[in-house]
Amino acid sequence: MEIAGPRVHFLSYQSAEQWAWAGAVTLAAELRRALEQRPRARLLLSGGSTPGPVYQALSRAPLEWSRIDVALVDERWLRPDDPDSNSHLVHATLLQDKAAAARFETLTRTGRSVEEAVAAANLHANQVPDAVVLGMGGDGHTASLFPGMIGLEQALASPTAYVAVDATGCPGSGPWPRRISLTPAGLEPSRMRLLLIRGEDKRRLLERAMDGTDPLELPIRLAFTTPGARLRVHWCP
Ligand SMILES: O=C(O)[C@H](O)[C@@H](O)[C@H](O)[C@H](O)COP(=O)(O)O
Repeated sequence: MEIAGPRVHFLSYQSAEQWAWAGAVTLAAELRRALEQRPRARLLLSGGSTPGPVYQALSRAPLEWSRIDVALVDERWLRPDDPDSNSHLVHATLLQDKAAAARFETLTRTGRSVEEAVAAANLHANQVPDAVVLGMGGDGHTASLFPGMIGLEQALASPTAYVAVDATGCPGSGPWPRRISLTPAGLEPSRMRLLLIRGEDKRRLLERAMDGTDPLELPIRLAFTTPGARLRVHWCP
């Protein structure tokens, strides 16, 4: 099924295998296009439990990975090798096989303060992303922008690409309330946006989100209300 709207292109896949393959093919095509036009390509990735199979499939794509910079949409304030960090997920799934040659930027580094980490992320963000992969939590969060979070309004309005957030009190942040997150300002310039979701609940939640526009209520809305590329959604049961 395909639901096309001016801001969202929703593509539904029958199986998890097709969904993972389609996500990888879409990202590989975008990266290949970027490498044809520029010396380096840039890919921003989300964490969570959903995107791993897409990253695994993408790791086998025959691309000139040594010219690709891989960085994160958001990170939990953990050591980069912590098994619960998004950095760990990207290492374990994408940075294998052919993609092991990519250059990876962690958001956190041992001995670095949050302020230093955010400043470094904002410096790297001067390089425009070719593709941003987003996820959506069951509470409607995306990146590390959680509904009801203190400072959400400021994060949504931030002129910088990355901010530090404290989502204490937001159940969706799990045991990791302190995080660094991409902002709408960081998403806006990306040449492509891909939202990877699975399951009926998330499909219904996205439909509800698409009925409104206020990202303070459902931050996922920033994925299609922020000016720039149209949001492409890949869904499977
Ligand atoms: O660090 C994180 O928590 C993620 O980057 C986050 O934004 C993720 O994309 C959603 O929480 C969806 O996560 P699930 O795929 O686990 O539902």
